[in-house]
Amino acid sequence: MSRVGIAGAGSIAFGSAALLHVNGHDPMLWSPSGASTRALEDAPLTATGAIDAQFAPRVATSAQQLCEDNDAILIALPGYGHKAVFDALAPHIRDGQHVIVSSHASFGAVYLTRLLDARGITAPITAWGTTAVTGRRGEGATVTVNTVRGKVDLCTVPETRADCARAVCTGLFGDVFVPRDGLLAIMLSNLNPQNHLGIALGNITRMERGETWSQGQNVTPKVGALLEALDAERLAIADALGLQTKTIFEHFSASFHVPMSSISEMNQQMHAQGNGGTGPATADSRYVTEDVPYGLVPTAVLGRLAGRPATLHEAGTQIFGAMYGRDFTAENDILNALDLTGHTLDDLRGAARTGLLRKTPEPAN
Ligand SMILES: NC(=O)C1=CN([C@@H]2O[C@H](COP(=O)(O)OP(=O)(O)OC[C@H]3O[C@@H](n4cnc5c(N)ncnc54)[C@H](OP(=O)(O)O)[C@@H]3O)[C@@H](O)[C@H]2O)C=CC1
Ligand SMILES: CC(C)(CO)C(=O)C(=O)O
Repeated sequence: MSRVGIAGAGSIAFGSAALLHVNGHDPMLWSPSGASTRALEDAPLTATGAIDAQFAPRVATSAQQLCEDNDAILIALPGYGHKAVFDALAPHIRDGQHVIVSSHASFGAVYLTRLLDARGITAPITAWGTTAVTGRRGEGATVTVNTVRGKVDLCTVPETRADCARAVCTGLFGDVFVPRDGLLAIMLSNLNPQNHLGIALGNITRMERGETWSQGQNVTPKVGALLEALDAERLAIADALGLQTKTIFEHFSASFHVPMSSISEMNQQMHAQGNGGTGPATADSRYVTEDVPYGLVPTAVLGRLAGRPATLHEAGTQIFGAMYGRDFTAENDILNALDLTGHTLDDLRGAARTGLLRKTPEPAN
């Protein structure tokens, strides 16, 4: 049995805690504000859906306790909270302690490596392209788990620790992990930003009016066609960088257990079998506030560096910027802290393997 400290106490944190529990491990949850674990004072965590479980997870009152009382740490909260949580955890992470980011956003693992390096320690940081489960927290201490994914892409920095980190992830979460070639491949294997761009754009009035709506059913043929076109941009960038990643068809098939077809048809099938999920009931949704700055913007950065500008991704960023009256290109606090100005694609390729962002020496003449 391993002790796993989970940073976050929302849908994925609760769902991941349930998966760890049924796999025989001992999760501990940490809510950065304390608000999201309050319900656990009165009731056990109850998971229903793809996982049925009721148990009382341990609860941490600080980042320090989360690191000290656990063997491994899982980061399970939206990308806009990653920097603050890395800042809080970094002083307490032990040399060699495994940190898993579910799901990895932007250049988060590079930022955390920098913090640990400044302390003179190395900890394997494993970035997942997505989450092990999907779901939604409900009333009180409940969570509905919509699916336990059949495949999750991962990589580890430094890459010398990749085999060991994959064994740790498999022991905790199951034999679902597909190793990918460094952090750039993982960034390009998170399909939420492109998918949520199409889904949110096609359903923004439903979100704004606070409606309850089926996400799968509303991936209509035209929304599905947009998702497929966005996917083609992402794959073109991966191809130009010489990286392997899954297609959107493989993603929906492995995550939601539906046969491959058009993206609209696959989503209709998910809706019919009950795991198509519900779309956001507010415009203030991470589908936009996380996925645009922490997903579309870094993909656009990679697209430009790779000579394959992601024009639909960039258009989506601008359209949402106009709708929300925000400059989403300026909101990514990880990109802002790392400051990629003056860095080359080779610098990023190096960071994608070591975690350390350094200037690549010019070749001698
Ligand atoms: N839910 C799903 O099915 C899926 C989710 N994902 C991804 O998984 C990640 C987690 O998603 P999910 O669990 O649904 O999200 P939630 O919104 O449910 O996460 C809530 C948690 O995030 C914490 N949090 C929010 N903002 C901040 C912040 N600024 N600083 C620190 N902590 C913060 C909250 O803190 P507090 O406890 O203090 O309130 C809370 O613990 C996201 O990146 C999401 O895109 C990916 C695929 C599917
Ligand atoms: C609903 C789902 C699984 C697909 O869009 C998702 O990715 C999310 O909630 O972030």
